[in-house]
Amino acid sequence: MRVTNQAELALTPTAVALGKFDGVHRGHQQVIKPISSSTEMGLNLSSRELEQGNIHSTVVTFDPHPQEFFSGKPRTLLTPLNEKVKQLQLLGVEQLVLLPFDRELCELSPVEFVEKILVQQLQATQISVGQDFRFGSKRSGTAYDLQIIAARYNIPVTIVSLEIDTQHDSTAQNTTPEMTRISTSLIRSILEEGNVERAQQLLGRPYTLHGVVVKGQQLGRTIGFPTANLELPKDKFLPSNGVYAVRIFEASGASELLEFLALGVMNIGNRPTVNGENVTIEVHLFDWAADLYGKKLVVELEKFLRPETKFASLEALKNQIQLDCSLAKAFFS
Ligand SMILES: Cc1cc2nc3c(=O)[nH]c(=O)nc-3n(C[C@H](O)[C@H](O)[C@H](O)COP(=O)(O)O)c2cc1C
Ligand SMILES: Nc1ncnc2c1ncn2[C@@H]1O[C@H](COP(=O)(O)OP(=O)(O)O)[C@@H](O)[C@H]1O
Repeated sequence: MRVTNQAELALTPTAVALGKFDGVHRGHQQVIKPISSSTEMGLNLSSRELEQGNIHSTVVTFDPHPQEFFSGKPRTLLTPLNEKVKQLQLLGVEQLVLLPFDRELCELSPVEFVEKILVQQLQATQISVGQDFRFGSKRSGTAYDLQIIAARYNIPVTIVSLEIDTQHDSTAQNTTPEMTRISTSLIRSILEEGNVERAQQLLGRPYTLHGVVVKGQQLGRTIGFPTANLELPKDKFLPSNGVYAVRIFEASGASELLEFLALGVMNIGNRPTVNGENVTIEVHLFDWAADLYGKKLVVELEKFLRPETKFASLEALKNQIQLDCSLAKAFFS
């Protein structure tokens, strides 16, 4: 997939899905469908041209995340750039345009944004946004404003209604639309509780960690549980500390095709038992003995097993890890 942070260098004309799309969750997927060349729902007005490759299906997003720009503080993401690119590719998106979110961009009025970015630079022929999309200075433009402004250029705008979390008990007390609407912040708060199963329902796929195996303290092997220590992108959002049942894949070759390696268990945390000082992410693979250093692994989080604990001895930790492995195996079977 083509990725550029210069809208003027994008392949044109384009069919555009606009938004932040952190997580590429089920709601985002609905917004992307109308402009995608590879989905049933993409077969709309411009389907023939999309299929012939005349119009380039393009996701347009902002970098850095607008919240990071305004707060001045680094923000973690459900899908850092490498993961976002992979997910968009799977949805049949041809190019990703990262609009540098700076003073100049955030001061454009809604009309200027449409004229400069969407019409002049991207030559949009079709646009798709979620119902709650806001744009232009001070977020003053709504999805409906976009529809009206774009109509002056004969560009149709699809406004996709918000995807609801049907698993959520909407009859429960204190339920607000914010709690039932699938959103990045809802998924973040669910992952903070370790509820990876519910996060999976909202994402439409398991929550994953993509990292490279680096050296640890080489203690794992001495207790019979070698663990591959993962180095993740600095801006990756981590779920609750604790132990998870996981599926491990290797991303290999230039195309980073995923090859299943093993089931296993993962710990995220400070390792209080060995007085660890920083958070590490460690995976123990079942029925695996080969070296993994330097490999790119993709870990799918399937079930939260327990919080991380400080044990009185390495022996006690070892017994608990044995139990974790049995629980994970029972879960997978
Ligand atoms: C399934 C699993 C569960 C773990 N649970 C804990 C825990 O509850 N408390 C803790 O201090 N460390 C826990 N650890 C981390 C171990 O302390 C760590 O794997 C060990 O110190 C080896 O580290 P090394 O790979 O850097 O050599 C766990 C590791 C695994 C694989
Ligand atoms: N079943 C396994 N699960 C995880 N890593 C394994 C396994 N078998 C062998 N290894 C290798 O052993 C290394 C982990 O051993 P460990 O003693 O925990 O060292 P480190 O502290 O460097 O992670 C992994 O990075 C990997 O190369």
